[in-house]
Amino acid sequence: MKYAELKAIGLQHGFKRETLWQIDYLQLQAGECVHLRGENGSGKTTLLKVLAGLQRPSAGQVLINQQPVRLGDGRCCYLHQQPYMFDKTVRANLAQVLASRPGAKHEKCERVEQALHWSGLSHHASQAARTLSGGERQALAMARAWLCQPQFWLLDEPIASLDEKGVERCVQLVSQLRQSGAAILMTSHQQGALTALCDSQWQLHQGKLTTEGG
Ligand SMILES: Nc1ncnc2c1ncn2[C@@H]1O[C@H](COP(=O)(O)OP(=O)(O)OP(=O)(O)O)[C@@H](O)[C@H]1O
Repeated sequence: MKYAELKAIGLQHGFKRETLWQIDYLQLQAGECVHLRGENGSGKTTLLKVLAGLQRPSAGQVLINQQPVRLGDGRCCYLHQQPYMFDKTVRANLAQVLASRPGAKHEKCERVEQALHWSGLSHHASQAARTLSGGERQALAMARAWLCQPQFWLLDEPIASLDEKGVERCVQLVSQLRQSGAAILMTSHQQGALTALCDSQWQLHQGKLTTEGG
């Protein structure tokens, strides 16, 4: 993956005139894997959504490769803890991602099969997505994002409700992303195999972000 950089400058956000956090500067680069920590309500989810362009900050800006992040920005994906599934098969959930994109039908079908393989979901391809286990749903959400080839992956509590097998699957997928050179920023209240993949830690505390490692 080629060099990519996400930067936030003078970022501030809050609700009802109260400041949730104020971050003078942050930077996430291709190949980095960062664990964002902070107590409940410290503003981690809000920060990930702002970085992904899903929420506008009260002040400041987020830039990806020097260009402002936009709503629906394909360069950066935000993955929710409980991903939404379309009421279709796993394969159709993947195909939906590519439906409105340019490209020949056979190429799109091939990409979908690659995404099934990448995520380890090939043998669930014809299963209704809403019947998947929590870990399999998380894998499907990652496979859908993978089809868009984002450079930045913002994972919000990806293993919060997963059992051991689900955690293992998630660790494997995040390792694959790391190897591909993607940048990953994840929140997790659990320390373990997933957070061990991270090379630095950021902490949100009382409205300020501190960084260490890397
Ligand atoms: N749309 C909103 N309107 C008002 N307050 C909000 C809104 N979204 C979030 N908040 C508040 O902002 C604070 C930070 O929420 P956020 O979900 O970002 O925290 P978090 O660090 O991710 O928490 P957790 O670890 O519990 O998931 C919380 O007090 C929350 O109630």
